[in-house]
Amino acid sequence: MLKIDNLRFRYEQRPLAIDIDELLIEKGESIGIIGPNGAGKSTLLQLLLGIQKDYVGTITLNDIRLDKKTKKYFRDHIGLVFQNPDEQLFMPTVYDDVAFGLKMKGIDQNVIDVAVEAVLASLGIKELKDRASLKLSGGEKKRVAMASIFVMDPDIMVFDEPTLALDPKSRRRVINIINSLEKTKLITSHDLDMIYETCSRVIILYEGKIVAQGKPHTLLSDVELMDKVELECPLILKNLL
Ligand SMILES: Nc1ncnc2c1ncn2[C@@H]1O[C@H](COP(=O)(O)OP(=O)(O)OP(=O)(O)O)[C@@H](O)[C@H]1O
Repeated sequence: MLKIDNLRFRYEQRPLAIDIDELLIEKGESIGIIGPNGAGKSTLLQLLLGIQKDYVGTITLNDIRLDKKTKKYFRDHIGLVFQNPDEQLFMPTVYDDVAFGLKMKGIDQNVIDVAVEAVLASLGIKELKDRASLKLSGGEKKRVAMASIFVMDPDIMVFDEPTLALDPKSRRRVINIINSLEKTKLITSHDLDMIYETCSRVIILYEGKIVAQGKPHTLLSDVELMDKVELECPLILKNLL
């Protein structure tokens, strides 16, 4: 579904931020992209969405190669839930934020109303519909930001640090939402317990390169590997080791 070949990217004169020979993501996979600070996770997501240009190599989605002309296709098919919901929510109310993308597509108002109601209900935030998005709690904002992307029904859902700064209950809710979503998913996070619970495959990025990939249990319980890439085994596995 999504394919990366010989992808190299650097910021100005800096060393390569992304240096990936090959990455294949199949439909329906849930991929955790992990690595220490500065490993290249955010840069990789930006490349997939056509936000960063001037790279070498190819990125293809459903056999369509990313370039200037196909950038819109990528943005239509890949939905990114930002790390910081304040960067995603900008309309006066929750309804307006969630309806925004569909309105831009010129969808009929009645259809939009039904879709917004349905997505808010599925995320358990129906009662927030008329509230001001930016006056919600962090956990509520996160779910509204998710709603604004889910309503567009993209093929691939990308979550950048979905559990960052959430209390245990909100974090659990987000994990359940991610797990109930039957989509191809890419998730970057330092919350490796969440990655363990939500992903079918984990990719470790280190200095821009994929240094390991495999089943979450195998990779995340490998103490030596985790130490080498400056990460720690998730608590849930540490307790089992
Ligand atoms: N706008 C920028 N200009 C120059 N260098 C940048 C820029 N953004 C990131 N970098 C550098 O690119 C490398 C990869 O950064 P990136 O933000 O992709 O890492 P990350 O894995 O997402 O890190 P974190 O876990 O801290 O969010 C780092 O060396 C970083 O310093």
